Amino acid sequence: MRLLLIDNSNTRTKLTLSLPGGAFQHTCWIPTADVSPEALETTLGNLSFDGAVICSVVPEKSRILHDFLAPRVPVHHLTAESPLEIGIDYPEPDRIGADRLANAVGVVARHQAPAVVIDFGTAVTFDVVSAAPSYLGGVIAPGLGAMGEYLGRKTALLPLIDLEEPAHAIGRSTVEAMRAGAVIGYRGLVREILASIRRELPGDAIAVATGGDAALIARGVPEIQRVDSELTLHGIELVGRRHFGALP
Ligand SMILES: Nc1ncnc2c1ncn2[C@@H]1O[C@H](COP(=O)(O)OP(=O)(O)O)[C@@H](O)[C@H]1O
Ligand SMILES: CC(C)(COP(=O)(O)O)[C@@H](O)C(=O)NCCC(=O)O
Ligand SMILES: [K+]
Repeated sequence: MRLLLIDNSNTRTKLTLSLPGGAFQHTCWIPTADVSPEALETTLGNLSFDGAVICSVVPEKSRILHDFLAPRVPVHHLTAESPLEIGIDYPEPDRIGADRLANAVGVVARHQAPAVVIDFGTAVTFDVVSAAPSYLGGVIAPGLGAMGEYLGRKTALLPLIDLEEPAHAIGRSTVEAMRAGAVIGYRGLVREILASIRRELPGDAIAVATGGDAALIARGVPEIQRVDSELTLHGIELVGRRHFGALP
């Protein structure tokens, strides 16, 4: 079965075609703000697939995706009721972002439990999976993009900058000082949150990073063991294959 997998998150909507053996083909993304029937026709018009899995944290765009796909193929929406095959030890499972559930499923299958997934997207989310394995909860903080954008928007003299590795901690220009604040500061945020989670979580949790800013931040944080850029899509794939009874 050829499955279309969609990670509809707040900045970028990632799409890929999962082939019967599990390989990904035509992996691409469109800005979430641009998701429309026309954009989907352009992106998906020439692809053939037998089913689709939508993992969305943007309800308005989820409806557009559903209305485009449902007349064509069976569609599964990833929710807490999906065949996650991990427990959910959390007061209101329906409130957990679908992308966070996908990350939890992905980390158990591709890495190990207990685990902490750190997803560096629009928000940075920490998702904690116990040894059981069960989804326990986590942390939500502003993403790195917000750190960069905020000062550019709220001050008269600071520019909007591209976030890159700062050459020095002691910035010798406005841009370098802002990069040091964002990138070095962000690594500090991640370390402190991770250490606090590890103190509360029994066992030796692996930390796996994913999301748009994962590589930039994780390379300065030795407490993160792995970067797995396509972790969310792999979690979506597993849930979709179980739902459609089409495990490779
Ligand atoms: N080509 C790109 N376009 C947009 N954001 C990018 C790109 N490359 C890296 N990024 C970074 O990735 C972040 C978005 O990550 P992503 O995981 O796509 O977010 P989300 O899952 O919330 O949509 C942005 O804040 C930005 O800093
Ligand atoms: C926390 C999020 C905004 C992260 O979204 P992202 O940065 O991946 O676009 C999203 O998972 C969400 O809207 N969650 C619902 C609330 C929750 O998970 O508790
Ligand atoms: K995401």
